[in-house]
Amino acid sequence: MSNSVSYPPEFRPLMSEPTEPEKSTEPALDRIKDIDIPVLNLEDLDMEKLIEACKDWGIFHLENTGIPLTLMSQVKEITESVLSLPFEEKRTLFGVNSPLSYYWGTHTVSPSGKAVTRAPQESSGHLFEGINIPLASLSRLLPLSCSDPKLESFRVVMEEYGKHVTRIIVTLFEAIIETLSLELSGDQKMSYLSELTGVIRVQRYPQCTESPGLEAHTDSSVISIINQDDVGGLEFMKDGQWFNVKPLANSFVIGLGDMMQVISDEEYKSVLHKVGKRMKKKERYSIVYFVFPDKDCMFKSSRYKPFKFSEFEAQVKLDV
Ligand SMILES: O=C(O)CCC(=O)C(=O)O
Ligand SMILES: [Fe+2]
Repeated sequence: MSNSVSYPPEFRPLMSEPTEPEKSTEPALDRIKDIDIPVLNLEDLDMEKLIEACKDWGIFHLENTGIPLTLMSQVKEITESVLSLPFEEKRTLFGVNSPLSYYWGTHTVSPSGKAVTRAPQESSGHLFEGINIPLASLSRLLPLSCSDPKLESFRVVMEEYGKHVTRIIVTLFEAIIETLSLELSGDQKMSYLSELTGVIRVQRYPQCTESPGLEAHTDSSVISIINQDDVGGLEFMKDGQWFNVKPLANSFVIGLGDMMQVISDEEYKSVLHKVGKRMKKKERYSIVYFVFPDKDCMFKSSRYKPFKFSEFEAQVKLDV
């Protein structure tokens, strides 16, 4: 397979050859039910619909976000091109000396932006790889990227993308806070949505005969903004059942994270989600922006003992 060299060696025996587009006899997503999740319009937010989306679903599409379509194409293009670099090159480029980190196998979703990686053989064959991009590091990439035009484009495009997603999240978060009738000071709001701790994660799931994508989890973020490609495969749990999130062009998938559950005093719950079984269709890409609070941000709620975000983060790592 031509691009197999760009994948970790452990993946290669489990990957399938590129195939013709799938015949209708083969279910693309292994009989998980499709369901229409709410679609919110950022330009004209319907507050009632937003309440329903947060309360009953924890996951929804967001459209009309004002991101230029050209930027979306650039993000897709550069992500694909960087992830398609040879495996060893990615390890070197995004190794110990880089603010970015390359991971593969099963990662546990850790808020620090550092993924905990295990080899896929030990972990029931979850096949995916990705690069963590701490938002704060984007401007520090410059020295690294000078010698590599591809990395420089990656930095520039991701920085621009980061600005847009931050803008979108601020608007959305303010609206969610309004639905909860919470009065937050400007500082408090900003410490929930810290740009210092935000992480963009670009991920690739190989084409393979049959393998789980990413195991079921909730994100420890406040909000996650997922940009999944048209291959689909994102699934979430509602009322004890798994459902597919059908890709919707030119929109994002918004997922509520654990910290939103705390901020809202469990009025809104974080959404349990995973990437389902991959069939031998095509590679899948996703780009996720995790909004995390400041490390020192205090959480007080009637249902939890007061805690600092850094304490929660440490507990997540321990549980892992
Ligand atoms: O790849 C996706 O669509 C979702 C990834 C995800 O849930 C995560 O990285 O936390
Ligand atoms: Fe997630």
